[in-house]
Amino acid sequence: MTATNFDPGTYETLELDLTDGVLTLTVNRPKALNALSREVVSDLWKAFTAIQDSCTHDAGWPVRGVIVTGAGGKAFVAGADIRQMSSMDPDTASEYGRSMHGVTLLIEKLPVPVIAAVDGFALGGGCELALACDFIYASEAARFGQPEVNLGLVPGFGGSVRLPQRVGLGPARELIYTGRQIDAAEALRLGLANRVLADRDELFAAARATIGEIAAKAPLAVGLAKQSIAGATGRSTAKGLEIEADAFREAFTTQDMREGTTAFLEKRSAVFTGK
Ligand SMILES: CCCCCCCCCCCCC/C=C/C(=O)SCCNC(=O)CCNC(=O)[C@H](O)C(C)(C)COP(=O)(O)OP(=O)(O)OC[C@H]1O[C@@H](n2cnc3c(N)ncnc32)[C@H](O)[C@@H]1OP(=O)(O)O
Repeated sequence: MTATNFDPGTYETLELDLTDGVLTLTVNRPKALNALSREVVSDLWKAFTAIQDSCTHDAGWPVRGVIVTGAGGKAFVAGADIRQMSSMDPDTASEYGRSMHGVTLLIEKLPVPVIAAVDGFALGGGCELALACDFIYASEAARFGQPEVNLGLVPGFGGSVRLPQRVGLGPARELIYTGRQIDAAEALRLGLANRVLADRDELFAAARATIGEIAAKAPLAVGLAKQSIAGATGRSTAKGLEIEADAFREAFTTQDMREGTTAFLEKRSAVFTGK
């Protein structure tokens, strides 16, 4: 794993900043309100693959959490790229949809927390990108929606699955059928947003603080817990318990589990190494 994977210049459409274990990934197309062009989707795949590859003991776990956000101060991401979609045939659109499905599944597989810091519009594919993240933190200026029906489209980056999981079938149906936008307060009420902060500075401070809090825990355990929840979501209780049992067993194979339990009994703080 080399640092060049996170060098800002590596990605045409993204800005990356790795500071104190927090990787801030900014979709950088402010003139198009950070719309998810095919180039952005390809860069997101490359960036999240690099993050995935860095999450090992040998690589030193340089990334302990990711903040996803948008540039320009007006939008998180205003959706898939309407200009590009307007000329797509169904097969190209399908490939576009599937490529973004891959990005969202990769985000859910990452063994570190990914926080969507939403300041401004998170619409359509932008809301779906946020839904693939572990937590959605919103500024008071945030607005969410799945307005695809206004374009003769449907959610295509995972919203049909993840929005009902996050807010429930009733509110998800209403948002998708009406295409309406909701503000940060409503998003919090529905459980779409985990937290609402006054402005962009407080939004990022809260996201960094949460990542810092989680970074003090055993990294493999956090990753196993994330994997367990993702695997069990939407499955039967029996299947979910099987997935949890496998993760629980795997935790017992880690040095961090020995360290964590021993440190408790010796009444000292644990020193986790991610092994
Ligand atoms: C097994 C899988 C198979 C899948 C098979 C299915 C195929 C699926 C493929 C596709 C899946 C896609 C899934 C997601 C779909 C979507 O996201 S659809 C788009 C949803 N988003 C929207 O509808 C929002 C569109 N934007 C707006 O409504 C407004 O821009 C705004 C956010 C309300 C802001 O308005 P305003 O302040 O007036 O600014 P504007 O002038 O409108 O915008 C400024 C410039 O930004 C450009 N822009 C905005 N949004 C987009 C966008 N989504 N795409 C491209 N460009 C966008 C806008 O055009 C302006 O540009 P200029 O005119 O050049 O200045």
